[in-house]
Amino acid sequence: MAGRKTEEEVHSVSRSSDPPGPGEDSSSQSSDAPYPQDLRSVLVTSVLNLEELDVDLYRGTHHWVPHTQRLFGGQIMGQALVAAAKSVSDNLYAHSLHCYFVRAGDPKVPVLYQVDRTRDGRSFTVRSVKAIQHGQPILICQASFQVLQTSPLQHQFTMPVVPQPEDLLTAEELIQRYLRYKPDLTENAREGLNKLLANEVPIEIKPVRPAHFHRLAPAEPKRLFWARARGYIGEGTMKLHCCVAAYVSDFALLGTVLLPYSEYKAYFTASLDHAMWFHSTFRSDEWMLYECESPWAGSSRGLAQGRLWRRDGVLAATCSQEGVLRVKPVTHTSKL
Ligand SMILES: CCCCCC/C=C\CCCCCCCC(=O)SCCNC(=O)CCNC(=O)[C@H](O)C(C)(C)COP(=O)(O)OP(=O)(O)OC[C@H]1O[C@@H](n2cnc3c(N)ncnc32)[C@H](O)[C@@H]1OP(=O)(O)O
Repeated sequence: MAGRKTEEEVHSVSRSSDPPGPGEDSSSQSSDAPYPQDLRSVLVTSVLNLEELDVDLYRGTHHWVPHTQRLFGGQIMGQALVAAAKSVSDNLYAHSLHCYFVRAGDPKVPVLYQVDRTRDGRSFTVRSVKAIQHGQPILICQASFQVLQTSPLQHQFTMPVVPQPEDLLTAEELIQRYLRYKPDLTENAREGLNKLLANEVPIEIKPVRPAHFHRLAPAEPKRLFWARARGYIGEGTMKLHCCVAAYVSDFALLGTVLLPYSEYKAYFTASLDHAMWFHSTFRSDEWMLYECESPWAGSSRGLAQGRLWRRDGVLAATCSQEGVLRVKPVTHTSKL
């Protein structure tokens, strides 16, 4: 444990690209943002832009759906946090959420989000959100918000030293290379990878160690990615960046469990629950290092934990997720 930070460093870093605080004007803070403002992320224009149907009742639609044809857990969590955040005042910051994915989400219909105002306190405010499809919950989520408070108790781990994102290839580039240099891939595998490339995943990923990305050999269940939203998020408050981070955090976490088992392939994986704690301000459209590790697997389940680091070494968020993973041995089919 190391890296003592001042309260000021952890909560309000004075870079011009920082998201504005609640109620602040955001129009002047994007001069050195990585994306021009007119390239707004689909996460802001569509996915996290919920339609208000009634008091504390919202409707969310889908953008990217994984090959499993069940709704992406990160999307449901991000939308649930948007719904919760709409019912709390501007001076409150999201500090944690706890979710259970109780049913598979159906990509053919929208999702309704029903917010229960569980408690409003002096420091902390709690909301419960139910995501509903076909009259039944698919996700139950508790989100907690806090007013900004200072404390002499402050510490964080130290961010791992890794190559910078500018020196690494994107997941798409790695997949393209893999397709080029692996002519013996089965048609099925080739088709699956091409589908992944064709889908417009609204986040960008740069694996720090590409060998881990491809799972070619057994490895320790630890991996690192640079990740950010694709497109400009800048406008809006810190709450919006937390919703985007919730979306991003579900993308690559559970796969970490599979790293020691390259001789098995998963035929069913799904996140069962996901918890997240937000520690400091950050911009979800700037590169953040996602440090993922899995301390345990057993009983067809695996536990994965993640830390999202701001590029300047500030710990932005911590996640924990358990998922169900059903696997079968990889069969090497000869093309002869
Ligand atoms: C270009 C960039 C590329 C980058 C590279 C990355 C690549 C891809 C990234 C994709 C990442 C996306 C994935 C991220 C994770 C997710 O989003 S997962 C989605 C969110 N989570 C969920 O949807 C889970 C929702 N919850 C559930 O579905 C249920 O709670 C549950 C299925 C987990 C509960 O299971 P259970 O109680 O067993 O329910 P049942 O309805 O009874 O059974 C469901 C099916 O499982 C089969 N089954 C049950 N038990 C067993 C068993 N012991 N063995 C084998 N099979 C079992 C059961 O038969 C059902 O099967 P069918 O549906 O009938 O086929």
